[in-house]
Amino acid sequence: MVEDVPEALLSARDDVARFLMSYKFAIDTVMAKVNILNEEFRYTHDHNPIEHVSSRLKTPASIMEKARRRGVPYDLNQIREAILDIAGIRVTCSFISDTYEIRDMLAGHEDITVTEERDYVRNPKPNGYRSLHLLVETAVRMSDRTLDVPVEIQIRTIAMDFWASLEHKIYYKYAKSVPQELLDELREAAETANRLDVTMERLHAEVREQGDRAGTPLPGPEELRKLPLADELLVALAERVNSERSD
Ligand SMILES: Nc1nc2c(ncn2[C@@H]2O[C@H](COP(=O)(O)OP(=O)(O)OP(=O)(O)O)[C@@H](O)[C@H]2O)c(=O)[nH]1
Ligand SMILES: Nc1ncnc2c1ncn2[C@@H]1O[C@H](COP(=O)(O)OP(=O)(O)OP(=O)(O)O)[C@@H](O)[C@H]1O
Repeated sequence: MVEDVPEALLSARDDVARFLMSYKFAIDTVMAKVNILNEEFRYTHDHNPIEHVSSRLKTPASIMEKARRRGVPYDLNQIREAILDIAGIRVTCSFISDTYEIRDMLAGHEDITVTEERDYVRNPKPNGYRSLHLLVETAVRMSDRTLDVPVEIQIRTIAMDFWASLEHKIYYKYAKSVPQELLDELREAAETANRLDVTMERLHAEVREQGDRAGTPLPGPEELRKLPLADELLVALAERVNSERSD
C-alpha cells in the first residue's frame, strides 16, 4: 500500500523516475534528428549513409554496476556527472566515410553540442574495436527546468557492428576472461572486417564515379508516379522540369 511507504522513499522513487526520464527524453530528441536525416536521405538522395539506428537507456542495474566499478557514490547528481552513456544511440552506416558524414551532420546541429569525440575508427582499441563515439549534450525542457543531458552516440559500419556484437557476446560468455587464443582471433577478425570496409568503400567510390560520368537520367513520368513521396505537387513539379529540359 502506498500509504505505508515512508515519504522519503516515495520522494526518492520520484527523483529516480525524473532522472531516468530526462535521459529518455534526450534519446527521443536526438533520435528525432537522426530519423529526419534517415528519411530525408532515403527519399531524396541516391545514397543513404544510414543503414540502421538503435537506442538504449541504460538500466538502473547497469548504472549501479558501472557506478560501483568506477567508485562513484550512489548519488543521482554524482552519477549524472560521472556516467555519460546512460542515454545511448547507435547509428550503423554502410561505409567508413558515411560515419564521418553522419558525425558532421549531427555535430553541426544547433540543438546538439559535442563535448567529446573518440575516434576508434582511425585509432582502434588494442582488441580491434572500431567505432566513432560522440559524447553530446542536448537540452531537455521539463515542466520546471531545462537540463543539458548527455547522450553517447556510437557511429559505425555494418562490419564494425558485426564484430562488436560478437565480441560483446564472447566477452560475457567467458565472464570477461576470454582465452588468449580467442582474443588473438578476434583481433585478426577485426582486421578482416576493416579490410572489407576499405574494399567496399573503394568499390562504392568507383561505382559513384562511373555513375557521375554517365550522368544520372531524370526519371520519366511512369517512374515518378511510383515514387514513395509522389504526391500531385511533386509529380507536377518534376514533369515541368522534364518538359523544360526537353524544350
Ligand atoms: N563490443 C565492444 N564494445 C565496446 C568496446 N569498447 C567500447 N565499447 C562500447 O563503447 C562504449 C563506450 O566505450 P569507451 O569509449 O571506451 O568509453 P569508456 O567510458 O572508456 O568505457 P566504458 O566504461 O565501457 O563506458 C562501451 O560502453 C561499449 O558499448 C569493445 O572493446 N568492444
Ligand atoms: N550508445 C549505444 N547505443 C545503442 N546501444 C548501446 C549503446 N551502448 C551500448 N549499447 C548496447 O546496450 C546493451 C547493454 O548495455 P549496457 O548499458 O548494459 O552496457 P555497456 O554500455 O555496453 O557497457 P558499460 O556498462 O561498461 O558502459 C548492449 O547490447 C550494448 O551493445
